[in-house]
Amino acid sequence: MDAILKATGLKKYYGKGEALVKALDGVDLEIERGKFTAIIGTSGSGKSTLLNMLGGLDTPSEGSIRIGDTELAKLSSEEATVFRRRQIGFIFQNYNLVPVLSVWENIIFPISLDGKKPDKKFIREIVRLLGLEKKLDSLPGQLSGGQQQRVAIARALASKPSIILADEPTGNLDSHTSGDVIGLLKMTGREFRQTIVMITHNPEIAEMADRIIRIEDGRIAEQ
Ligand SMILES: Nc1ncnc2c1ncn2[C@@H]1O[C@H](COP(=O)(O)OP(=O)(O)OP(=O)(O)O)[C@@H](O)[C@H]1O
Repeated sequence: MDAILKATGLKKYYGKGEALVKALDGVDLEIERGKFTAIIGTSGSGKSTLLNMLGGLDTPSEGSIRIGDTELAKLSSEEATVFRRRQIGFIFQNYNLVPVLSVWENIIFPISLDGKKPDKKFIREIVRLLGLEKKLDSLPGQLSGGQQQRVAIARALASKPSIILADEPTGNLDSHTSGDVIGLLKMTGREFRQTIVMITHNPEIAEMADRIIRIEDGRIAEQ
Protein backbone atom coordinates (compact mmCIF):
# COMPACT_ATOMS: atom_id res chain seq x y z
CA MET A 1 0.00 0.00 0.00
CA ASP A 2 1.19 3.53 -0.80
CA ALA A 3 0.47 4.99 2.63
CA ILE A 4 0.42 8.79 2.80
CA LEU A 5 -0.30 8.67 6.50
CA LYS A 6 0.90 6.19 9.07
CA ALA A 7 0.10 6.16 12.78
CA THR A 8 1.90 3.72 15.05
CA GLY A 9 1.07 2.84 18.66
CA LEU A 10 -1.01 5.98 19.07
CA LYS A 11 -2.21 6.68 22.61
CA LYS A 12 -3.86 9.75 24.11
CA TYR A 13 -4.62 9.84 27.80
CA TYR A 14 -6.43 12.66 29.57
CA GLY A 15 -6.44 13.20 33.34
CA LYS A 16 -4.88 11.06 36.04
CA GLY A 17 -5.73 8.35 38.57
CA GLU A 18 -9.45 7.69 38.79
CA ALA A 19 -10.16 10.46 36.29
CA LEU A 20 -7.88 8.89 33.66
CA VAL A 21 -9.53 8.73 30.23
CA LYS A 22 -7.87 6.60 27.58
CA ALA A 23 -9.24 8.49 24.57
CA LEU A 24 -6.89 6.56 22.27
CA ASP A 25 -5.45 3.31 23.50
CA GLY A 26 -3.05 1.93 20.91
CA VAL A 27 -4.05 2.79 17.35
CA ASP A 28 -2.07 1.52 14.37
CA LEU A 29 -3.35 2.89 11.11
CA GLU A 30 -2.27 3.37 7.53
CA ILE A 31 -4.19 5.59 5.13
CA GLU A 32 -3.70 4.93 1.45
CA ARG A 33 -2.85 7.85 -0.82
CA GLY A 34 -5.78 9.16 -2.85
CA LYS A 35 -8.41 7.14 -1.01
CA PHE A 36 -11.51 8.31 0.87
CA THR A 37 -11.67 6.83 4.37
CA ALA A 38 -14.57 7.19 6.81
CA ILE A 39 -14.14 6.86 10.57
CA ILE A 40 -17.22 5.79 12.48
CA GLY A 41 -17.87 4.91 16.14
CA THR A 42 -20.14 5.79 19.04
CA SER A 43 -19.95 9.13 20.85
CA GLY A 44 -16.81 9.31 22.99
CA SER A 45 -15.06 6.44 21.21
CA GLY A 46 -12.10 8.65 20.27
CA LYS A 47 -12.82 9.69 16.67
CA SER A 48 -12.13 13.43 17.04
CA THR A 49 -9.11 12.74 19.22
CA LEU A 50 -7.70 10.53 16.47
CA LEU A 51 -8.39 13.07 13.72
CA ASN A 52 -6.86 15.89 15.75
CA MET A 53 -3.70 13.81 16.28
CA LEU A 54 -3.49 12.87 12.59
CA GLY A 55 -3.74 16.54 11.65
CA GLY A 56 -1.19 17.66 14.24
CA LEU A 57 -3.77 19.78 16.09
CA ASP A 58 -2.93 17.87 19.26
CA THR A 59 0.01 15.69 20.32
CA PRO A 60 -0.26 12.04 21.32
CA SER A 61 0.77 10.77 24.77
CA GLU A 62 2.60 7.94 22.99
CA GLY A 63 3.20 6.77 19.47
CA SER A 64 4.12 8.40 16.19
CA ILE A 65 2.50 9.89 13.11
CA ARG A 66 4.12 10.16 9.74
CA ILE A 67 2.60 12.16 6.88
CA GLY A 68 4.47 11.61 3.62
CA ASP A 69 8.11 11.72 4.74
CA THR A 70 7.44 13.97 7.73
CA GLU A 71 7.43 12.70 11.31
CA LEU A 72 5.06 15.12 13.07
CA ALA A 73 6.78 14.84 16.46
CA LYS A 74 10.04 16.11 14.96
CA LEU A 75 8.52 19.47 13.96
CA SER A 76 8.73 22.54 16.18
CA SER A 77 5.37 24.18 16.83
CA GLU A 78 6.08 26.85 14.17
CA GLU A 79 7.09 24.19 11.64
CA ALA A 80 3.97 22.20 12.52
CA THR A 81 1.76 25.24 11.86
CA VAL A 82 3.27 25.81 8.43
CA PHE A 83 3.14 22.07 7.65
CA ARG A 84 -0.54 21.92 8.57
CA ARG A 85 -1.40 24.98 6.53
CA ARG A 86 0.32 23.64 3.42
CA GLN A 87 -0.34 19.92 3.61
CA ILE A 88 -3.68 19.49 5.35
CA GLY A 89 -7.12 20.87 4.63
CA PHE A 90 -9.52 20.84 7.59
CA ILE A 91 -13.31 20.76 7.39
CA PHE A 92 -15.38 21.04 10.56
CA GLN A 93 -19.02 20.49 11.46
CA ASN A 94 -19.53 24.20 12.20
CA TYR A 95 -17.87 25.32 8.95
CA ASN A 96 -15.62 27.78 10.86
CA LEU A 97 -15.95 30.51 8.24
CA VAL A 98 -14.99 34.08 9.08
CA PRO A 99 -18.34 35.93 9.23
CA VAL A 100 -17.04 39.35 8.11
CA LEU A 101 -15.20 38.02 5.06
CA SER A 102 -16.85 37.29 1.73
CA VAL A 103 -17.00 33.77 0.35
CA TRP A 104 -14.01 34.42 -1.93
CA GLU A 105 -12.02 35.98 0.93
CA ASN A 106 -12.82 32.99 3.14
CA ILE A 107 -11.65 30.57 0.48
CA ILE A 108 -8.26 32.26 0.02
CA PHE A 109 -7.82 33.15 3.72
CA PRO A 110 -5.40 30.30 4.67
CA ILE A 111 -3.31 31.02 1.56
CA SER A 112 -3.12 34.72 2.47
CA LEU A 113 -2.06 33.74 6.00
CA ASP A 114 0.78 31.83 4.44
CA GLY A 115 1.83 35.00 2.56
CA LYS A 116 1.23 33.27 -0.77
CA LYS A 117 -0.64 34.18 -3.92
CA PRO A 118 -3.73 32.10 -4.56
CA ASP A 119 -3.82 30.08 -7.78
CA LYS A 120 -6.91 31.89 -9.04
CA LYS A 121 -7.45 29.63 -12.05
CA PHE A 122 -7.36 26.53 -9.86
CA ILE A 123 -9.65 28.09 -7.24
CA ARG A 124 -12.15 29.21 -9.89
CA GLU A 125 -12.29 25.59 -11.05
CA ILE A 126 -13.02 24.43 -7.47
CA VAL A 127 -15.67 27.15 -7.12
CA ARG A 128 -17.28 26.00 -10.34
CA LEU A 129 -17.28 22.32 -9.32
CA LEU A 130 -18.86 23.25 -6.00
CA GLY A 131 -21.47 25.50 -7.63
CA LEU A 132 -20.43 28.63 -5.73
CA GLU A 133 -19.79 31.01 -8.67
CA LYS A 134 -22.74 33.26 -7.86
CA LYS A 135 -21.99 33.43 -4.14
CA LEU A 136 -18.41 34.70 -4.16
CA ASP A 137 -19.33 38.20 -2.91
CA SER A 138 -21.82 36.99 -0.29
CA LEU A 139 -21.08 36.80 3.42
CA PRO A 140 -21.31 33.36 5.09
CA GLY A 141 -24.40 34.48 7.03
CA GLN A 142 -26.25 34.94 3.75
CA LEU A 143 -25.75 31.29 2.76
CA SER A 144 -27.54 28.06 3.66
CA GLY A 145 -25.74 25.42 5.76
CA GLY A 146 -24.99 23.29 2.72
CA GLN A 147 -23.60 26.30 0.86
CA GLN A 148 -21.45 27.28 3.85
CA GLN A 149 -20.05 23.76 4.02
CA ARG A 150 -19.27 23.90 0.29
CA VAL A 151 -17.32 27.12 0.98
CA ALA A 152 -15.45 25.30 3.76
CA ILE A 153 -14.64 22.50 1.30
CA ALA A 154 -13.42 25.03 -1.28
CA ARG A 155 -11.24 26.65 1.39
CA ALA A 156 -9.81 23.25 2.38
CA LEU A 157 -9.00 22.42 -1.25
CA ALA A 158 -7.68 25.84 -2.27
CA SER A 159 -4.14 25.44 -0.94
CA LYS A 160 -3.84 22.06 -2.75
CA PRO A 161 -3.20 20.04 0.41
CA SER A 162 -2.34 16.37 0.08
CA ILE A 163 -4.80 15.41 2.82
CA ILE A 164 -8.29 16.60 3.76
CA LEU A 165 -9.42 15.87 7.32
CA ALA A 166 -13.13 16.33 7.94
CA ASP A 167 -14.75 16.08 11.39
CA GLU A 168 -18.51 15.47 11.05
CA PRO A 169 -18.75 17.68 7.94
CA THR A 170 -22.45 16.90 7.54
CA GLY A 171 -23.35 17.08 11.24
CA ASN A 172 -25.47 20.22 10.74
CA LEU A 173 -26.97 19.31 7.36
CA ASP A 174 -30.15 17.48 6.40
CA SER A 175 -29.70 14.07 4.79
CA HIS A 176 -30.27 15.20 1.20
CA THR A 177 -27.81 18.11 1.49
CA SER A 178 -25.35 15.80 3.29
CA GLY A 179 -25.31 13.39 0.38
CA ASP A 180 -24.80 16.25 -2.09
CA VAL A 181 -21.96 17.84 -0.10
CA ILE A 182 -20.08 14.56 0.42
CA GLY A 183 -20.64 13.64 -3.24
CA LEU A 184 -18.94 16.94 -4.16
CA LEU A 185 -16.14 16.38 -1.65
CA LYS A 186 -15.54 12.92 -3.11
CA MET A 187 -15.61 14.23 -6.67
CA THR A 188 -13.21 17.10 -6.01
CA GLY A 189 -10.95 14.79 -3.96
CA ARG A 190 -10.72 12.44 -6.90
CA GLU A 191 -10.23 15.28 -9.38
CA PHE A 192 -7.32 16.74 -7.42
CA ARG A 193 -5.95 13.36 -6.17
CA GLN A 194 -6.44 14.18 -2.52
CA THR A 195 -6.64 11.79 0.39
CA ILE A 196 -9.75 12.29 2.51
CA VAL A 197 -10.31 11.12 6.07
CA MET A 198 -13.78 11.91 7.40
CA ILE A 199 -15.54 11.28 10.69
CA THR A 200 -19.25 10.67 10.44
CA HIS A 201 -22.15 9.38 12.52
CA ASN A 202 -24.20 8.81 9.39
CA PRO A 203 -23.99 5.24 8.02
CA GLU A 204 -25.20 6.31 4.57
CA ILE A 205 -22.48 8.94 4.36
CA ALA A 206 -19.87 6.41 5.56
CA GLU A 207 -20.94 4.07 2.76
CA MET A 208 -19.82 6.70 0.23
CA ALA A 209 -16.18 6.18 1.31
CA ASP A 210 -13.72 3.65 -0.15
CA ARG A 211 -13.00 2.29 3.30
CA ILE A 212 -14.70 2.41 6.70
CA ILE A 213 -12.82 2.23 10.01
CA ARG A 214 -14.76 1.73 13.23
CA ILE A 215 -13.32 3.02 16.51
CA GLU A 216 -14.41 1.57 19.83
CA ASP A 217 -13.02 2.62 23.22
CA GLY A 218 -9.98 4.27 21.67
CA ARG A 219 -9.04 1.30 19.51
CA ILE A 220 -9.70 0.24 15.95
CA ALA A 221 -12.46 -2.35 16.15
CA GLU A 222 -13.01 -3.04 12.50
CA GLN A 223 -11.83 -1.93 9.08
N1 LIG B 1 -9.54 17.72 26.39
C1 LIG B 1 -10.05 16.63 26.96
N2 LIG B 1 -9.94 16.43 28.29
C2 LIG B 1 -10.41 15.31 28.88
N3 LIG B 1 -11.06 14.32 28.23
C3 LIG B 1 -11.22 14.46 26.91
C4 LIG B 1 -10.72 15.62 26.20
N4 LIG B 1 -11.03 15.48 24.89
C5 LIG B 1 -11.69 14.30 24.78
N5 LIG B 1 -11.80 13.69 25.98
C6 LIG B 1 -12.41 12.38 26.23
O1 LIG B 1 -11.84 11.43 25.35
C7 LIG B 1 -12.83 10.52 24.88
C8 LIG B 1 -12.87 10.56 23.36
O2 LIG B 1 -13.38 11.81 22.93
P1 LIG B 1 -13.56 12.19 21.39
O3 LIG B 1 -14.02 13.58 21.32
O4 LIG B 1 -12.36 11.80 20.64
O5 LIG B 1 -14.77 11.19 20.99
P2 LIG B 1 -15.63 11.14 19.65
O6 LIG B 1 -15.66 9.70 19.25
O7 LIG B 1 -15.13 12.11 18.67
O8 LIG B 1 -17.06 11.57 20.18
P3 LIG B 1 -18.27 12.37 19.46
O9 LIG B 1 -18.78 11.43 18.41
O10 LIG B 1 -19.26 12.56 20.57
O11 LIG B 1 -17.73 13.64 18.91
C9 LIG B 1 -14.14 10.93 25.55
O12 LIG B 1 -14.32 10.11 26.69
C10 LIG B 1 -13.89 12.37 25.93
O13 LIG B 1 -14.66 12.71 27.07
